[in-house]
Amino acid sequence: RAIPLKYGAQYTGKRSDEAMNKWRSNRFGQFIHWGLYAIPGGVWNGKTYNYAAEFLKSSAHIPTPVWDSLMYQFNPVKFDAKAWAKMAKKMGVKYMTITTKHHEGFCLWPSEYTNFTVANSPYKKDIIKQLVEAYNAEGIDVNFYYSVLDWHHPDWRYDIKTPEDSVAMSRYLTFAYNQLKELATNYPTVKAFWFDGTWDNSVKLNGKWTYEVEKMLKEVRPGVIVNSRLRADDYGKRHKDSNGQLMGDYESGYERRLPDPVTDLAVTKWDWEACMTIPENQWGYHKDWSISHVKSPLELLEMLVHTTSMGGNFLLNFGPSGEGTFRPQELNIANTIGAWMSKYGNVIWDCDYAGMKKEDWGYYTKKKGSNQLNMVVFNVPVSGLLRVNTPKGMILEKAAFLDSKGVSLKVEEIAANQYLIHIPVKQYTSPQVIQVDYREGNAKGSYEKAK
Ligand SMILES: C[C@@H]1N[C@@H](c2cn(-c3ccccc3)nn2)[C@H](O)[C@@H]1O
Repeated sequence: RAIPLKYGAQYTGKRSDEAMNKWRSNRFGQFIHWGLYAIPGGVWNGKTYNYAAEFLKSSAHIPTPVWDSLMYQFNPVKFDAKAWAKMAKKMGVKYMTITTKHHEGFCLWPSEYTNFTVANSPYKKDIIKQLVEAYNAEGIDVNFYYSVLDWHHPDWRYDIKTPEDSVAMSRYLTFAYNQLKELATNYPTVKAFWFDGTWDNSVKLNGKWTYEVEKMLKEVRPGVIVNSRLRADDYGKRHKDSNGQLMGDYESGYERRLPDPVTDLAVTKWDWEACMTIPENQWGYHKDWSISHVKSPLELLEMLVHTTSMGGNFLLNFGPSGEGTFRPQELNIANTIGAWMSKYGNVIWDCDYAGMKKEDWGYYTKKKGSNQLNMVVFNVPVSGLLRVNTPKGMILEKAAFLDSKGVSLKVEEIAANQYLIHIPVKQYTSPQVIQVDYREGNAKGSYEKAK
């Protein structure tokens, strides 16, 4: 029996309206974390702090007034929104999510509700406006990240322990509501809101406010998409309500990790997105990337394919410096993934979970509404034989490398719904894409007849 809820999930199942279909078909996005934290870049008073650079204020125990004075140093003289958008276009992303305000509370747009914004920095100009225009001009959708947690605002509370806490926090939530309405109103092409910083008790106790924010955003900007991180229900349950129903329009719990392709197949039933850092754990710019593993282009490309194969979106993070530049590793990743996407992007964009059993050689993706099955091969077996187990009634007809001018590969049916695809055993330096044509139907495969 369902628990009656006022602030639980507002609908069940995947949205199928045009805005959500576009969000889903985008598949690959660029996350950008930019703020005052990019200026110190994880280093304070000559000491390097290894934790996430956007957390330096807490890692180095910096008093709020000291941190906030970084605003007077914010002047990214090398910032070029058009250049960023061109790099993103070449990388093959179809959307970009920008931190309008991270936990530090500094706003990249000239909000009328606070002075802690770019307008009062030496840079002065509206960064959000420039990014929205430049990325939209490249045909890339723009989404807004917004942190409810706010280290700057005097009324923010982590918990509600006294009546004073309650009064202050409701003042803060009114401020945040107004900022969100301002963003949704003043940047009309925004497609989605990415909420973060909503895990504290002070927010969990305000499920009604989270419901009202979602409602307001969808009234101001019909079709806009809201992630599951915003919502808390009547009992403070987050992401999924007290009846286990997903709140918001897609699940956004995968941060620096991906669902397992065998044990976490449930995610294929709803929309979801994973966000990923290039270093182990740096969202904002850190001066020293030698302190952790830095993921290679091919590592990240595999994560993109893995995500698409399970019906999710992959949001890859970039952390520009205080001057507004990306580092060589970030540029290399954009170019390398972009080169692959220019040849094979059609096995990512507008593709989804194929409903096939995960195999060792790599991942399947399937173009929405087609009989075209894509195999993206990362692990070539020494046998050169790629095992394919098909659902009942799916009969493979043809297989060919996508870039080989249609040279067919041998498809061997070895048992009912079991095939081997033969590929040359040689050194491959990037994932190989095989396109498989199949037919549905009750027609028995040749093996079945022989029995
Ligand atoms: C999307 C990412 N979410 C922010 C974050 C992560 N965390 C966090 C804090 C403690 C444990 C695990 C995660 N707190 N804030 C990161 O700063 C980045 O914005």
